[in-house]
Amino acid sequence: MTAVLHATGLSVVHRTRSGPLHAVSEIDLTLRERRTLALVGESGSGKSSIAKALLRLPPPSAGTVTLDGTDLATLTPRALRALRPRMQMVFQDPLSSLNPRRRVSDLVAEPLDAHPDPARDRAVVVARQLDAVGLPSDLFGDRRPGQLSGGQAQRVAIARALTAEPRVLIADEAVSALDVSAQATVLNLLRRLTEERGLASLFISHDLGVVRAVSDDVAVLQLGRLCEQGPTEEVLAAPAHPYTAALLAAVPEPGRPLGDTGLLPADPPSPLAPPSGCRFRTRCPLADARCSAETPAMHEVAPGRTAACHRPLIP
Ligand SMILES: Nc1ncnc2c1ncn2[C@@H]1O[C@H](COP(=O)(O)OP(=O)(O)OP(=O)(O)O)[C@@H](O)[C@H]1O
Repeated sequence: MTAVLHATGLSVVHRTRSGPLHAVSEIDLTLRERRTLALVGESGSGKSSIAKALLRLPPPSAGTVTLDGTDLATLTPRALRALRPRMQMVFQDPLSSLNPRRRVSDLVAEPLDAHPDPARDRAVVVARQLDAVGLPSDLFGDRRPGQLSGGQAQRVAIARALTAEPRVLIADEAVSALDVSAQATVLNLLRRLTEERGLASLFISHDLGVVRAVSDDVAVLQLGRLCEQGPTEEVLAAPAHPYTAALLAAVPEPGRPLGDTGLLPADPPSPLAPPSGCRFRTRCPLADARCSAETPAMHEVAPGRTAACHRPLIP
């Protein structure tokens, strides 16, 4: 599987009135062709900060990001602008990113209008992308965003991203605002397009249910640090990190009151003053003295699986 986007040592520090806020610390990630990596974590764990840093919007505070082997930090502003269409992002609220006055066909053509290519016929390109997301252009091309459901609007945003012929697709909470049936449609679509168009996809979510449905691999983020990575099915079947286990236990089940798991009892600590050692230790039922003294490093806990924990649940 070809590595398309590779991030090493990625860190993001936000300047705040209360001092530097370490939103993301020393993250390593690889996105591969035809694969979806899910990035999962609670609100405030740094998921969106990572997505923006990968796109250099703004650049990370430290670390390297390469796209097809090119270090993005070495590019001139012009070369970076030319490469940007290769990395597309789809957001939670499609209506906020679609101009309400434009027709669907014009919205989908936007990347081509920005970077005209005489070899690509506008109408053909638009029809192809709209077909790919299940919104035939003869039925939907003349509509405005206000005449679409939330799921249809998100599919238009995806069609527009496809027009740019991306290598990388980043979906940031892209189904969180949709109802369950629209969620299923968009998740199936993202899976299929990742395969058919050879995309390297990053799917950002706080919801392990949708992560299970869409991703091949999962990276679990806790207070700005990765704590576990591996194939989604294996990680969700038998998590190695107590934080992943707590997240899984917090997934609502029929008959169990929301939040009544007892496993994530407190809010996460402030990223302005993270705990010493393991950042999960103040909420971890297994924490011992070593967890406050030493920051656990990512290490292999099973073939193809890594975790940053002194007391992993996998022996
Ligand atoms: N521009 C900014 N300036 C200051 N702090 C920021 C900024 N953007 C994010 N943060 C802080 O960085 C941390 C990580 O935020 P981020 O939005 O990346 O997390 P997230 O996991 O995407 O959360 P959510 O799911 O709520 O969007 C949070 O503590 C947040 O308050």
